[in-house]
Amino acid sequence: MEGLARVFLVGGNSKAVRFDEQTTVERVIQVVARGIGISQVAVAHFALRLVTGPSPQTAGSGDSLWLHPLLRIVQMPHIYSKHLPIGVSDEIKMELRMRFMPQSVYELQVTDSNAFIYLHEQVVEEFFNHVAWRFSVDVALEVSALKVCREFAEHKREAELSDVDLEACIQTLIPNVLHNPSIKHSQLKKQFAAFIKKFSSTSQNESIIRSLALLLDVVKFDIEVFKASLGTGWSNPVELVVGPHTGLAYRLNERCDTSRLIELRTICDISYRKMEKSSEKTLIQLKLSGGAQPVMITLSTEEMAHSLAHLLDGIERCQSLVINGIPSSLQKANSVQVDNDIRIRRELITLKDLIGGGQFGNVYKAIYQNPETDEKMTVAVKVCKTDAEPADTQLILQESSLMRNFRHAHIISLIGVCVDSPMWLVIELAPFGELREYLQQEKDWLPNKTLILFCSQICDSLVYLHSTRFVHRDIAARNILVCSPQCVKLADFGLSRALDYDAVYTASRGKLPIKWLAPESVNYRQFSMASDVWMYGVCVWEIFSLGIKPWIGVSNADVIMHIEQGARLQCPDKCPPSFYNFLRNRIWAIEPHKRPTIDQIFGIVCDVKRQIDRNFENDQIFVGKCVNPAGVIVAEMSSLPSLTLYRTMEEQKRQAEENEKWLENSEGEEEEEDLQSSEASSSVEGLYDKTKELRKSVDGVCDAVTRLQNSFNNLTHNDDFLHFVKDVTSHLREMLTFASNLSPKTATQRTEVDMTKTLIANDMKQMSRVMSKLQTAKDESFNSLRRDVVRICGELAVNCTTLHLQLTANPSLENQFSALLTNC
Ligand SMILES: Nc1ncnc2c1ncn2[C@@H]1O[C@H](COP(=O)(O)OP(=O)(O)OP(=O)(O)O)[C@@H](O)[C@H]1O
Repeated sequence: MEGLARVFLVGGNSKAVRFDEQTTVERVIQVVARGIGISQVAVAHFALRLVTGPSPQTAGSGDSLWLHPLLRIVQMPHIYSKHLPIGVSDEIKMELRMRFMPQSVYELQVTDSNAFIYLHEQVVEEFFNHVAWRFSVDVALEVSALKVCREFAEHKREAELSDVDLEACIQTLIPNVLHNPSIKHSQLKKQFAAFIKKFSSTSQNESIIRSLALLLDVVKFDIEVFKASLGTGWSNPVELVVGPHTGLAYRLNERCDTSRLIELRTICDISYRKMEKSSEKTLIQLKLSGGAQPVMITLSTEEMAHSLAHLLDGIERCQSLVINGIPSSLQKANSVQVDNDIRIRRELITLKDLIGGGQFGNVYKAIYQNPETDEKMTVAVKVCKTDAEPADTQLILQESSLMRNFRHAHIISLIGVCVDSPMWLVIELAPFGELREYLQQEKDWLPNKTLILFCSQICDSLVYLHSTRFVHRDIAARNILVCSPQCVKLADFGLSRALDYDAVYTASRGKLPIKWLAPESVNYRQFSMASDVWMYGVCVWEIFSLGIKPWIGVSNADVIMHIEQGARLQCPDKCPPSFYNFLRNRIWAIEPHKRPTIDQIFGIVCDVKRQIDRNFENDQIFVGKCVNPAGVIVAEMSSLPSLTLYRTMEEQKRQAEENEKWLENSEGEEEEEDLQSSEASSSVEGLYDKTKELRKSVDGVCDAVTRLQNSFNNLTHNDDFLHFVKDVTSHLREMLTFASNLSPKTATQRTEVDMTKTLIANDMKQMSRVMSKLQTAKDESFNSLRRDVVRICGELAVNCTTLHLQLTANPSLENQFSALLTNC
């Protein structure tokens, strides 16, 4: 049997796809997505949903009928008969949507611009169809203006942008705004015109990024929310929140904080079944790796359960695509989707000498003959091992697609890729090899002028990288290559990630170069531009130490302890003392937000370089103040003062020992750890007392919050209000001390505990911000700020209760949730 399926794209266009008995949903997605220029790797983010009416609709996730990738199209009329109008089997209608969101939209922009643009159009469409009129008029106007300017630039119309009929634009894009009686029409038009003027020369990419950033806040397109109940039955109703960053999380309602339930990568099986014949309620069971108890969730309908399972499975598959390897379809086809402009024919390359071997294969010197100019050039070729794991192939591919986008005098450039197995990465040759070896070999003659030149070149490359929102995550002399005695270049992008400016990337697995890492990267596996800055400092230290490795003779386990106690690498003999002090006091500041930005550092390094070039003696060299305004790097999550509250010396030691283990263990190891550790064998009574103390202190926080909530109204005298708030914070302080006495038993628990601690730290930070605003608040904002304080205290109580559950005994998950919910 053959038939025709119609797939609607964002923007209303559609594609017809012929199907036979065997055609699956997955196949249709592939055909349509590839047809609109989406690469095979990005296809994994897409899904199809059934159109149940005469025209495509963009309903909320709960109501959508998402189609299982292995479902055959011919089965659909039968399975979905009750949703489809009669006679619809002649032509099945579906919509192609990006459902499984990427970790970072900026990374998507770099790796697949078509998929990135598709996502943007989808989000904008959703916004205009369903959300725009409910939200701030400013956002609606700004997004509309960006859209108008983009379309205007795209079509290169003859007319002037100023001639655009503003009224008509507003009518078409946000008609509901016009019916809002509280908004003055003339004011609206004026504001819209101002936005049009502002964005008239904004580039397409910038415009898309700006509009996505605005919409992320409003549409929250990176998460989906499901009404559900934890456990079997409907006794613990919550909102489940699912997304690539949140994992599977829950909250009591939209105003409450979200707590992570599980990380998606720990799910090894998803199944669901209707609970009773007479009811629509459906129970979903998630089996977890490491023998952890399965998680049970009840949903109100089978479709909802299917939708949740589809989402969890899809996001997990996308993430394992990056972490674990390429999908099976890709493994079979021995050519990987790579843009044609970087493909190189293998016969144009002649391999010569072996330069060295890396994790993924050998690197050779080679000759590449440019087919257009016939010119021959010496290059380096990274040959991917033939028996390489798909994960390795994927990492190399990832590295190549990142390198392709970087064009900088001090970043090794990618020339091309031979994609058939074994994959070859053709890169610019650095004839003098790795910087660390070079420094060691040439140490007898290398002057300070050259050392500071290298420091400035690396800094320059990082300024560029950070300006494109990338963090390198592995800055070290071993990853810098020497192209000439006067030129070094940054290489090895295997660990790089695209980040939003303020974002912190949390690495989930893999070996880490502990001695180069910032404390937050070691302790919490957080990477940001600020952690790159710390690593740059270590790399500068390596340069002035002429290739000596940092912390030689100190175990990985002790390094972090020394750093947290205030120790730092010693001043190398060749380093100007003032410059070393800058490293020590600023670049190696424990708190990420206190470190200077890479641009600020660049200013300082250039200044020091000028002085060295003018033959100033080391002790005459002066390091000025950072000139740029501080901080694009605000690593909110790693506000260490509050986090260090939890980290007693013993715990630091334990953590450090585990860091040692990370380095020794291979990737992808199972999370479950030996419960027979020294901690587990500590006195049961002692543990019981600690648990009791914690329980009491959490109750103390909850009671204090209840007193605050009960006593508060707009007329509460401020002295009374402050008294109740102080009561909450002092109980909180006590609770934190008790919490630091207890350590999680398994890696999974530790992740959850860390998350909750971070949430508490954030709550505390928010609270102190609001309290300080309150001191100078005027009448109108005074009570709204006080209400914010009460709200934050409520969230703190929920998070403290969660922390208590995570840190104490390990009853079944269900009991934990019911206890949690009763407590709240
Ligand atoms: N473009 C290049 N020019 C000259 N030598 C290079 C070049 N790229 C890599 N090398 C050298 O080849 C060797 C292997 O490099 P490769 O990048 O594969 O591995 P690595 O840096 O040791 O570690 P990893 O496998 O983790 O990336 C290293 O000695 C490196 O210095």
